[in-house]
Amino acid sequence: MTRIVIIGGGPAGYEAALAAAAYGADITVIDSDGIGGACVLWDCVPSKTFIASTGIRTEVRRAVDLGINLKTDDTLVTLPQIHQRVRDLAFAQSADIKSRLVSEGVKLVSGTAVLDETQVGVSTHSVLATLADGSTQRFDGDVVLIATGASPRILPDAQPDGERILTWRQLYDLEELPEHLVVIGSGVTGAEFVHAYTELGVKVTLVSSRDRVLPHEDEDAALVLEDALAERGVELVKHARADKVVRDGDTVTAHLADGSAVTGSHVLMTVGSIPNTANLELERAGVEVDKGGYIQVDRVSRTSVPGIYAAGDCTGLLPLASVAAMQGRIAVYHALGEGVSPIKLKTVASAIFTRPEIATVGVSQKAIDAGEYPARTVMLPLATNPRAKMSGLRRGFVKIFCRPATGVVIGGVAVAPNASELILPLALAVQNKLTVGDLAQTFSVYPSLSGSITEAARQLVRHDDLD
Ligand SMILES: Cc1cc2nc3c(=O)[nH]c(=O)nc-3n(C[C@H](O)[C@H](O)[C@H](O)COP(=O)(O)OP(=O)(O)OC[C@H]3O[C@@H](n4cnc5c(N)ncnc54)[C@H](O)[C@@H]3O)c2cc1C
Ligand SMILES: NC(=O)c1ccc[n+]([C@@H]2O[C@H](COP(=O)([O-])OP(=O)(O)OC[C@H]3O[C@@H](n4cnc5c(N)ncnc54)[C@H](O)[C@@H]3O)[C@@H](O)[C@H]2O)c1
Repeated sequence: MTRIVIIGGGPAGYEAALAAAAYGADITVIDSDGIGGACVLWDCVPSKTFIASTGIRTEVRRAVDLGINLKTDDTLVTLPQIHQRVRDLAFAQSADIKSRLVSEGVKLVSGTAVLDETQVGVSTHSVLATLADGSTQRFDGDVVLIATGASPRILPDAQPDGERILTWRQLYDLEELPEHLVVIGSGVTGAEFVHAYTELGVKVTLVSSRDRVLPHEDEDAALVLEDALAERGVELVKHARADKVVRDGDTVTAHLADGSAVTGSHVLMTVGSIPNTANLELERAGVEVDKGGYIQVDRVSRTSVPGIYAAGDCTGLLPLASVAAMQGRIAVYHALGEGVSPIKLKTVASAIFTRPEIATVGVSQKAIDAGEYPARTVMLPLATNPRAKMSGLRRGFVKIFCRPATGVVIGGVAVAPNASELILPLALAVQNKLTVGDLAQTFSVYPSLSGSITEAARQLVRHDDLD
């Protein structure tokens, strides 16, 4: 029976364990903070739960346009209740995963693990775990999977104090809403929290090191969000890098590289993450990392050491829960000698949970514009969609990208309140190499936002016929 030791119980680790359990492997998962990992306990699940509460206020704010007069100012935000719900849901999700693992026969160990390769080059690998009571326990495995995730990046001169200078993991301890929240970093994490706090009525200033919010995302989509945030009073400070963040009593000031400063009641640092790889004794075991500390893996999750695999955020491939889980499954299938397809990032769908949501799949507009992929493209604003009109939606669009000759769909973007759901038909098309003709001939419900996907596809088909 193959012995698999997994370090880290996030999506990469627990999905790998579940996949391996189906093959009857002997599996041990060692985790320091709780099954479900940072994904379930601190990052993805809590932030999306928090955003679900703020979304209620969004609906209240919009209700007046549809003839229902609810005053946003009258809505009482009970922050402790929202935070308790976030915590309860995260722990419940963690408990669900834990009981599923146990029922599948996976052994769970609560502790902090390091590689403990006593003899480099042999086929058995060793992992040493320090348990909560300080004792240590060694685990030998034919296969080791490192799935230790990542942690918020801390700037040396912006040390979080958990009260006024915060990482996103500390937000749920606040007892009152910030009066004026300054968010440093305009990536996905920053954008989602800027959205959430403005929806709760908080004044927000966003400090972006680039010329816009979401510098790595589809530009048209980012501009729609920027416009929506500006309408809600968000101040965007562009081309600004925070060098230092200083607290003075009840105020906090972010000092920017150009000498200017932004002061608020709280500062939220969303300046990226660093991989949890520094203390794993990787070098001693011969596992290669890049200069950012990310473990180097190939497309089937192998590291530089035979028998040692890595998956998820600690590899820096694409920091998404879905990708982490896929990398983890691929690692164990490969290790167990099963047929496995190498991971393909061109088919990954992801979403940004702002209002409107932004969802993407496949090849990006940027790559097409740069000439990396020949493609025909269409962008269809939702303004003409009947369902959008009925719901009072003013913003949003659907984009489809397809191969010029064959019409095979290679990517797409959806910007809509529920874009995270709307993207699935495009993800299905990209994954299964469907054509715009296939999409165009599919019945969509009338009236529906997904009708814009079939309509956009029809526009590309028409174009196809003219070629
Ligand atoms: C604010 C935020 C929101 C996000 N929202 C989304 C989203 O909506 N959708 C999405 O797809 N992705 C989202 N992500 C990304 C997603 O959370 C990560 O991609 C995912 O957590 C990666 O999973 P993982 O298994 O690699 O690591 P993690 O979830 O970080 O789990 C790793 C686990 O390993 C443990 N560990 C670390 N070192 C050791 C050690 N030495 N010994 C034992 N255990 C150890 C950690 O404590 C942790 O429990 C979000 C990220 C952030 C920051
Ligand atoms: N909904 C989701 O799926 C979701 C949500 C959050 C995060 N994530 C994942 O996590 C990844 C990381 O996202 P992120 O936003 O946490 O990190 P990021 O690294 O993508 O963005 C951080 C931003 O902060 C900026 N920055 C860095 N130092 C700065 C400084 N001193 N002053 C001002 N700005 C500074 C960077 O230029 C960058 O734009 C995403 O790419 C995504 O894969 C996913």
